[in-house]
Amino acid sequence: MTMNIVGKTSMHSVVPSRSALQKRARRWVIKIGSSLLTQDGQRLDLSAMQNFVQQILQLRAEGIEVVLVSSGSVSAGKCHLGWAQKTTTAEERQAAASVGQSALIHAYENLLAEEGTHCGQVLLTRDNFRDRKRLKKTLSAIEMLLKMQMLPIINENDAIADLDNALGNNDHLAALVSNIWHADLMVLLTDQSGLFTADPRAQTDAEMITEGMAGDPRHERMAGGGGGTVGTGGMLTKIHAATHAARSGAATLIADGRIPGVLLRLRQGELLGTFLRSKKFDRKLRRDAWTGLQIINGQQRIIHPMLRIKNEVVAFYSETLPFTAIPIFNGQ
Ligand SMILES: Nc1ncnc2c1ncn2[C@@H]1O[C@H](COP(=O)(O)OP(=O)(O)O)[C@@H](O)[C@H]1O
Ligand SMILES: N[C@@H](CCC(=O)OP(=O)(O)O)C(=O)O
Repeated sequence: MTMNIVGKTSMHSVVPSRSALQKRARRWVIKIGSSLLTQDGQRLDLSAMQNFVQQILQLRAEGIEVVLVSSGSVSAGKCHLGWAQKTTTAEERQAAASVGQSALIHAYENLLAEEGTHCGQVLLTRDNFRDRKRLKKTLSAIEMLLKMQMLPIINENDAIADLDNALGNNDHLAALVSNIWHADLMVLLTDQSGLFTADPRAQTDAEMITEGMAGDPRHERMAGGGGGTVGTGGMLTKIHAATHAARSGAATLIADGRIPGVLLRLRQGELLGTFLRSKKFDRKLRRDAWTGLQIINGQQRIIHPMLRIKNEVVAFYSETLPFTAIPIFNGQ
């Protein structure tokens, strides 16, 4: 059974249907979770990867710009090192990420080369989003790859990430990329059909939410924090990521990556998974929106978007609702 808890504004006739929004989206950030890229955490699932690659190339042929955020380095590295069942230390995880990232990108590159194209690997940490200069450099790397018709494949640089610069999960990373690149749609492919009223692993009668507003606090209460056997953040990080992505106008779709042709079906407007709308975004503000980190009252806060209003930079900060708007500095 499915549930629709979209707010009452979307019932209004002028609000475009989710199907129309899916068809209209031109900039997609697609994030693929570890569980979809490895066979039960044992080895890279090359046939699943080939399937994703072919769908992405088809989207590109239809004029959609795609940035891929791919998890899987730790999981793939653990397989390579014979550590599939092992609980790793932080240092071992770094090594697994390093070994696994090579294998992961090698697999993507081989699959893309078979189709006559290539990928460009971009490994990021929180540092890349800390200030405007580094943020612009991150964006220009992505944009140049797209201009050259290469597929940007992004992952967190887990091999060197530490407490100060780690993002911790790729749902969050996909949202930050959606913010800086101004994506229309962030697709989070995972091993469940979408967001359920409770973790369906624990509660078999949980119902799937088909549509809602990003930032709706009810979603947070439904979502569990723990990942599956190989995943990291569970559903909670996806819900938080949807809230972040919405701040720059991106809608989020959480869907089952194992559904045959899932990306192409979403592109055709099919109602698969959970669609989380972003509020109508003021395009004038969107131009100046960026994401960053600032020290506020001695505490590091994630800030996005940051908006320049009448020459003053104003930031919306807070991990949770309600967002607080504060002036940060005189923006020159
Ligand atoms: N309310 C919920 N609806 C759907 N899945 C949930 C929910 N709460 C927790 N989960 C769990 O989140 C898992 C997906 O997160 P995760 O394992 O981190 O995936 P991924 O590797 O794709 O990021 C699901 O397998 C599911 O058990
Ligand atoms: N950056 C890590 C993945 C972190 C993560 O968010 O994993 P997942 O929950 O499977 O998307 C890796 O490549 O293993």
